Amino acid sequence: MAHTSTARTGTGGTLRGGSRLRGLSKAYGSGDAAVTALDGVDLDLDAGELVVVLGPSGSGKTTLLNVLGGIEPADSGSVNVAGVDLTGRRPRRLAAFRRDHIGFVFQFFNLVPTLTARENVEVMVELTGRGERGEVAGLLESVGLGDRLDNFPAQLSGGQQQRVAIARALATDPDLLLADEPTGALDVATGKSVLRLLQRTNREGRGVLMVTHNAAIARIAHRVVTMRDGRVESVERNAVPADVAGVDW
Ligand SMILES: Nc1ncnc2c1ncn2[C@@H]1O[C@H](COP(=O)(O)OP(=O)(O)OP(=O)(O)O)[C@@H](O)[C@H]1O
Repeated sequence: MAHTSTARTGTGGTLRGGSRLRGLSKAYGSGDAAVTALDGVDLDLDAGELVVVLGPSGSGKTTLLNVLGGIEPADSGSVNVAGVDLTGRRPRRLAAFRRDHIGFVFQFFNLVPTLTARENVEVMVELTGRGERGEVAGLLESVGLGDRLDNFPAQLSGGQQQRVAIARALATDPDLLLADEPTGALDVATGKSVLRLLQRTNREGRGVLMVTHNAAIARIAHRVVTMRDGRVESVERNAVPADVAGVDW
């Protein structure tokens, strides 16, 4: 199901990534050892929306992101992401969904240390069959790394590594970019350069959902979701999402 947006402005392309979660629950372990990670989550993401998810440690933020991204299935509830019904999908079919619709950015970049910046992005194109090898250099240029194509991750700063990771996530042209603490390992200035890239990709029409502990970042979101004990505690809308330049922490 595609969801249209009523609130996005200034976008440069088709609005993408609209999603709907209903009654989502998930526990890890079983019996006495069971831990409830999600407990009846209802959430809509508008197409083209930038959503920030806040909440204390253990409140279910990463689990929510993992279910949205098809990394793991929910135990119950319905999951429709970027127009695809994932309800009840088995892991192999979740993999196909991830490949076709989702980009991931993680706190610690998760680059392959033995591959150069260019190769880290190319490998995604090769593994997924999406995107074009010939466009990889241009993509790295667009994140400010045109002169670092042949550097290995260890030869790059944290911010540069995260920009490689963003280029890698965008190489498959995902509908929805899911970012788990993307600035968590970076200093403020570097973190802001990463946020600028995420805001830019959102302004191109792509859905972006970012999990963070940093409440200051919430100002750039269209909507801010706060989780507690596996539930959505509140959803607030920013009337005018801030430009990254105006955010500090
Ligand atoms: N693979 C797992 N096995 C067992 N329990 C898990 C697993 N992953 C998460 N949990 C538990 O599920 C609950 C929610 O975890 P989750 O990682 O989603 O929270 P979070 O809000 O992202 O936390 P943090 O901010 O610390 O990253 C926690 O109680 C956590 O311990």
